[in-house]
Amino acid sequence: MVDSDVGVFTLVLFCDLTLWGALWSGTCLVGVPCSVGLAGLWTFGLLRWCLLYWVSRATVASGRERPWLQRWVATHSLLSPVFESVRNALHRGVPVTLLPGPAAVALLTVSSAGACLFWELSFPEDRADRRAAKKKHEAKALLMRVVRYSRADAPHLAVAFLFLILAVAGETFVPYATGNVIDILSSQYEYSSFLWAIGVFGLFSMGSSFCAGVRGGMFKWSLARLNKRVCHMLFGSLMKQEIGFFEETEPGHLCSRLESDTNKMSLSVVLNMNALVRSVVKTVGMLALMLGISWQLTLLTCVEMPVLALLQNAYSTYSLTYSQQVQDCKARTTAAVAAALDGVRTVRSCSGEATEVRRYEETLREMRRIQNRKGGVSAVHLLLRRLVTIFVKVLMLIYGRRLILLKQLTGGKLLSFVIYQKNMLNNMKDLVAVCGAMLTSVGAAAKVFKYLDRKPRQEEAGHLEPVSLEGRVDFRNVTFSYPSQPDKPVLRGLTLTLQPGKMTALVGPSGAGKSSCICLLERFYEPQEGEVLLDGRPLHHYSHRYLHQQVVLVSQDPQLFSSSVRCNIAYGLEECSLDKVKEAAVKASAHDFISRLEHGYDSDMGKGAAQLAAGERQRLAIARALVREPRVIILDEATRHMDASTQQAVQDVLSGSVGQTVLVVAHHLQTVQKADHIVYLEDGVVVEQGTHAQLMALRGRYYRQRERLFDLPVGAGN
Ligand SMILES: Nc1ncnc2c1ncn2[C@@H]1O[C@H](COP(=O)(O)OP(=O)(O)OP(=O)(O)O)[C@@H](O)[C@H]1O
Repeated sequence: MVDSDVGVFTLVLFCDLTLWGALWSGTCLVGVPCSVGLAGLWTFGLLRWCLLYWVSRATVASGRERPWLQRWVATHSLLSPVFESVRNALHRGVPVTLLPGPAAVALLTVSSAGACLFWELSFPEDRADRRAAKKKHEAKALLMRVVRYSRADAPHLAVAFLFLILAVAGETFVPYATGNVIDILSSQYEYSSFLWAIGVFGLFSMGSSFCAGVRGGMFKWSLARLNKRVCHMLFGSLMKQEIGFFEETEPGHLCSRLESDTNKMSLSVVLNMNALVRSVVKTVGMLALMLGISWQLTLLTCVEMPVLALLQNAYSTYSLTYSQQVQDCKARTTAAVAAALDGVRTVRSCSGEATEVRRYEETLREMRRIQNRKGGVSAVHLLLRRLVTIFVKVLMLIYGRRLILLKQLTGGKLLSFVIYQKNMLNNMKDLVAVCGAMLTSVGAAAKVFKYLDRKPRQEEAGHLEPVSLEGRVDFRNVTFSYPSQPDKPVLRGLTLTLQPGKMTALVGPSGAGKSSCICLLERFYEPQEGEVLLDGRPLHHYSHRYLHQQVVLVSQDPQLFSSSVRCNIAYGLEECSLDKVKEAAVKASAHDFISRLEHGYDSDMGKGAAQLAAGERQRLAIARALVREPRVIILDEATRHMDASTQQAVQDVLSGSVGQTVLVVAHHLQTVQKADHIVYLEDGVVVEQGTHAQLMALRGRYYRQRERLFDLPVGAGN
């Protein structure tokens, strides 16, 4: 029993050569005619296949499947019948020999081994490696999924593929037509045959160019459509994710998925399929024409391919690794740049410019290092490829000259063959490159699908949309920790109630958990224990749109988007008249400054509304909240940047709103004093609660901490 791959291969080959040797010497000695016809040759080939198959199964150690061996046995046994059948189809009446001579046997053996080697290297077998098998299976599934997404473009793709095949067929025939023209010129010149040959040449050249143009256009069109669909789906899926997801994932990383990976994924179907079909059609067509010109030269070409495939395979492995490294490095660079540009104010105020430039330079340096290494490997690969190609070309020309002397070939046909041979090699290279590119783009597709399939780690919103809402909020025994720090609870068994129509103020030292309460009420996160109820129903029972129309948050640094003032106020509402927008702006004391802007409510805010003062941005955010006519308003330091009189006016509007529940987090004693109820939090638990007067009378934590809480001189606020 043999166990190594080389041992098994040698054993089976040895058996085959022994069989051939015995039969060949037998026929030579006895003189039995070996011209048997195609049927005889095929029968012999099939019998040989069965015998070698049995040998390969019987002599090797059991328990190890070797699919490559079975593929080689089949190729090796049937190569001769296939070759003779093709030769017979091209040149009728050629005698079919049962047992080829030693030179032909050597050539056939090398060709079958070379072809199998090429196959195994291009499409490697998962040698009983379960993980690799699983990966391959997943890659196939991913590719099929990308293909499924292209279904909507099927008519465009069908037209594109039709023109592709026509273009390739025309292109393949051009060297043959060139050879014909040269033969006419070098033999007895006849004007009519020359004109005919030139006409055929021109027709195929122009026809294939036209078809190639149509094909290119259709593929680009399909690519753009698919890309748009995928980007749209991915962005939609990202927008549904819970807030914790955006804290865990860098924005630069997500932008890279949206920009570059979606594009690569679309390319995997459109351009790679294009290249694949093109290479396959071209290879088959050229092989048929090359065999028609000279089967000996074709076999010689077959020897070159596995060597080049071997080189290409080694190169692809390195290249893939370096490409991945470059991609990761690019993502890091983008993230670094985005962070620096987003936080440019912080960078400036901390004079961190030099640090940012240094950080950026480091990532650029790393990128250059990887690209240098990639360039080195590419140069060595190119050199080796060229050497092999030159060596085989010299052999081919020497042998071609011999065939011309034997009158088996013309000069024009040799030229056609040389052109085909070069194209064939390029084709093979393309084929291997396409397989590599497909795997890369499948990698990109995997990243895109990871986010596309991600289910938000949050209870799905319900459909509850009651016509009227009282506005009562209950935190019932809530325990909560942030996803990034699951072992550090920031709220611990917290219970509190926001009475409908009343203003409640949350106070407490920094880090007490005030903003965390707001996050839970906005459903940015889910509590691990307990629940938050709105009118006695858990928040997730309400529909997403309804909840965020009824419970609105105005934060200290509100986010404004680069669109008009009107759109910013009506943001998220499907229909909202200008009158309603203005009414809300008036209530928020924003109307005056908006009217002074050049285009009033149609003025564009630009990125982050940088031209507005912080207080003006807050007033716009308050208008955005008021236009929704919510039942619960959350003000998280929402009036901090306003001057005292505006602050007063806005707070009067907010606290005077009929029936609205208001939750305030503020560091202004005046604001807190006005609240109907004050809740004092410390370390995520309610320590004291009551009105300002009650808490002052209690002389507890609220009383003792008020200087720290409200930045007051000692004795003030009594
Ligand atoms: N996104 C987050 N991920 C992890 N931990 C967080 C996050 N946000 C806040 N924390 C932590 O949770 C705790 C409570 O923070 P929270 O912002 O709720 O306090 P706060 O009372 O609002 O403080 P401040 O008055 O300073 O805003 C703090 O220890 C804080 O570090």
